[in-house]
Order: sequence, then C-alpha cells, then structure tokens
Amino acid sequence: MEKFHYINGDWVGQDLEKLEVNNPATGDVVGTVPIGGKSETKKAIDAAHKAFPEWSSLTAYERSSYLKKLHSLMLEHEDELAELMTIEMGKPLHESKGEVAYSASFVEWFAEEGKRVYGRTIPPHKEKRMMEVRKQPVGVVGAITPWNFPAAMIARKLAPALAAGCTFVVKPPSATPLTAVRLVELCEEAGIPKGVVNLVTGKSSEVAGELMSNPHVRKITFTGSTEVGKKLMEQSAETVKNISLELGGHAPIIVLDDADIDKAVDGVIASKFRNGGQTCICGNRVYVQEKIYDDFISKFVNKAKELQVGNGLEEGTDIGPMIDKDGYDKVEKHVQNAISQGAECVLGGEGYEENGCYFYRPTILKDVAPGMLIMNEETFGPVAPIQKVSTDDEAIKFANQTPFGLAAYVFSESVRRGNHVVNGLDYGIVGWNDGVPSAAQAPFGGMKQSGIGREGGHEGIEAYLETKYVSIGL
Ligand SMILES: NC(=O)C1=CN([C@@H]2O[C@H](COP(=O)(O)OP(=O)(O)OC[C@H]3O[C@@H](n4cnc5c(N)ncnc54)[C@H](OP(=O)(O)O)[C@@H]3O)[C@@H](O)[C@H]2O)C=CC1
Ligand SMILES: O=C(O)CCCC(=O)O
Repeated sequence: MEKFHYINGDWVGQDLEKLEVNNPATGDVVGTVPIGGKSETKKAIDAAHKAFPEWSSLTAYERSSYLKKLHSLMLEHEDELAELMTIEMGKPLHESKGEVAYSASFVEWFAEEGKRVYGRTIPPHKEKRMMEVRKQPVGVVGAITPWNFPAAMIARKLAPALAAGCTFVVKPPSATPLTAVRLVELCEEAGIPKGVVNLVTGKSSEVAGELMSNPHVRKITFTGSTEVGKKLMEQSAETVKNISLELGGHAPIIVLDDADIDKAVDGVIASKFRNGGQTCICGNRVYVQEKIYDDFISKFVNKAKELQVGNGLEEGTDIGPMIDKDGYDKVEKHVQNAISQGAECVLGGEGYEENGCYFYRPTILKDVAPGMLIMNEETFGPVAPIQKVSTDDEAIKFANQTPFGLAAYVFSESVRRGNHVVNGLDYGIVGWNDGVPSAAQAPFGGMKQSGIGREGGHEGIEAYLETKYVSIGL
C-alpha cells in the first residue's frame, strides 16, 4: 500500500524516499509513505494559509455539512479503517472498530458544536457605548499525533478545528501513518475544499520544526510524550503560538473497601488492559485498601488470566503486540525493577519475541512500594502494580505523588467517601466506578505535566477560537 502527502488537494511525494510501515504483530511491511521535510511542510502550511479566508467565512452550517458527510463516510468505511488500524498498530480488531466509532463521534459532535460558538454582550459602564465579545477561528492549525490511537487522536483535533473555521496541517506518527492518510482521503471524498486539510509524513524533527517555526501556524495541538511536549512548548515561544498539549499520564486507581469488588475488577481490567495498556489514561498503578486487598487481588487475577495475547486480527485476541522493542523494554524494566525491590508477581511477569515482534503477557504485581519505577514513570504496557493502603487520605496522597495529572479512578459505593477522593485528586479526568470515561462530549485533558488545554466537549472547540473584544461608540 503506497500512500502520499496531501497538499492543497493533491497527492504528492511520489519522488521522495519512502518510510516503511510494519505490522507490529508480524513484522510484515504493510505500506510506505514519503519521508517529507521542511519544504513539503512549508507548502502544506502555505496551502492551509491560502484556504483559510474562504473556509473561515463559510457559515457554521456549511462547515457542519462537510463534517457530517465525513462522519457518514467514516462509519461506512468502519471495517476497512479498523482493519488498517490493527494491521499497522496492533490493537485487537474489536478495539479498532470501537476506535473508528469513537473517532466518528468527535466529527459528529463538533459538526453540531460549531453552531454553538456564541459571543456575548457586556453591559457598558458609559452611555452611548456597546461592548461585545466575538469568537473567531485561531487560523492555521498544526497537529502532531501519536501512534496509540491512530484515528481518534486526529479526529478530535481535526473536527473542532474545521468546525471553528480553522485550516489544518497534520503530521501523523511514523509508526501508524496509514490510518491517518485514509482519514484524509475520506476528507477529500467528503468534498472538503482543497487546502483546508493537509497531511505531511516524515522526519518529526523537520516536519514539526517547520510547523513550530512558521509564523502562519497560529495553533499547535499535540498528543504524545511529556518529553516531546516540553520541547514543543519551548519551541512555540519563538512565535508565541497558541498551544494545546495532551501528554503522558500515570493514572492511579483507588479501590476503597466499600467498593463493589466485582464491578471494581471489571473497571480495572477495562482501564488497565485497553490497547494493551498503551493508553495515556490507562490505570498505571492500583491502590487497594487492606480490608479487601486479598479478595480483590484474587478476583482480579482470575479475570486477567483469561486475557489472550496475540495478533489483533485473530478472533479472541484481547491484547495485541507492543508497538516496538523500546516499548517492550520499558515494560520489562519496570517489572524487573519492582520484583528486584520486593514486589511479588502473581500473574504473567514476562513477554516474548516472535519474528522480531514483541508481546507482553497481562501482568499483576502485588505488594508494590511507592518508590518503585513503575509507580512513578509511565509504563505503557499491560502491567498492573498493586499497593496496599490503609486510609482514604493515604490513598489520595499516593495518587497525587507523581508529576502527572491526566486521569484517575476511584471505586467506591459511598457518595461521601467517593466524593472526598474525587475532590482530593489533582487530575483532569476522574472515573468514579467507571474504567473508561472518555466521550466526545466531555472535556479530555490533564493537569500538571500531563498537559495544557482540553479536547472534546465545548472546551474542545474553544481551543481553536480567539476572543475578540469590541467596544463600539454610538
Ligand atoms: N499521551 C499519549 O497519548 C501518548 C504518550 N506516549 C508516551 O510516550 C512514550 C514514547 O512514545 P513515542 O511514540 O516515542 O511518543 P512521542 O512523543 O515521541 O511521539 C508522538 C508524536 O510526536 C512526534 N515527535 C517525536 N519527536 C518529536 C520532536 N522532537 N518534535 C516534534 N515531534 C516529535 C512523533 O513523530 P514520529 O513518530 O515521526 O517520531 C509522533 O508524531 C510512550 O511509551 C508513552 O509513555 C506516547 C504516545 C501517546
Ligand atoms: O492519548 C491517548 O492515549 C488516547 C486517549 C484515548 C481516549 O481518548 O480515551
């Protein structure tokens, strides 16, 4: 499968050197994309800049109808998009299907939300004066996206940007560019005018370098590691760009002793093992109160041991491959570090290599301590470390111990105790008796070093709007 750049409505880059895309479950080459650099990115930005006046002057209703067409096309192509995603990223096919529907839900939500970009009037402090607040699109948007959600992380940036009247240049990840290109093909099929959506694949230092330094780009939206996010924040200072960052997480899961244990086990499995643990809001560590500690662990192990590891295309697979060897090595390092410092492995604890591809078995560690690597650094793999805690306040203290603040979870049947924990958590998203809180209509994003800004919900379109205050003398 040969795919290309999409710049100003043309598929280009046929003459450039190609990057091979591998299936992480088999090692097979499944496609190629061009290795673009500064000059291709500049052309894409110029096209987006040129398309901006016309696109931004359409009515919200006109932009909405393009997005609705895109939404229908995504659902029409659900099976094909899902298969492509599994082939290049590895997640089980049923999760890929879920991701296509999830991605389409952002397009649908923002097709409607664009119609609700309201300004306001302010009571003046003087006679013969009108004061009003208007909203306008921020301008050309540069989006840099990660491999773990190849479709959703583009859709939840592209849809609000386009709905707000912005034009768009996306740099997808090198590991999973094919799904991104297919989505952009559907944008073309939906009739979105040329120059409004552009895509450049290639060297992140060069493509992102141009996006960050080009003065025509007014907004950068990034999902990925905290390390790269910090670099982008520094680089955005030069041209003072509006920036949204959705960065790493280290989600704590607190299971209080009044929790419904079966419900908690299901919630922890859903949170922890979705996408093989390669999700920024996945539970990274579990705190369980002493009274239910042994009972919870035994039920958790019994359920988790049924999870099947393998090729995501095969029926029955629950956990696909790790994205690459670096991802696998990080998981192995965290597990070994915990065991060497006294944690007990009660399930899994190892992975395997097959044809140069890396798989990790669902793993549960008990009696983990706060100082271990796994309790502090993002693991991004199918490992659940469990620490025993006594009081609710002790659980809150440990939950807040890292510099991350994206998602956290609490399982409790008590309104008073659950609410106390929710209030104490320094996190942008909290699932209370809910292991999968994400939804297009809700704000998604983190506090502390997990990022800046929110995607989804009304906040998700605000991120692509400027506020203009107008004072009118009458
Ligand atoms: N918040 C989240 O959802 C995610 C968190 N992570 C965390 O990050 C770890 C590493 O994953 P990784 O894929 O390397 O994440 P990165 O942050 O490196 O990659 C995310 C995106 O940023 C691009 N990128 C990489 N380096 C730069 C740079 N210097 N300047 C601008 N853009 C850059 C990548 O491009 P390219 O692919 O071409 O290098 C990709 O498009 C994971 O193990 C996980 O802990 C990872 C992915 C998502
Ligand atoms: O950044 C991620 O890891 C993707 C988040 C998936 C979700 O929206 O739940």
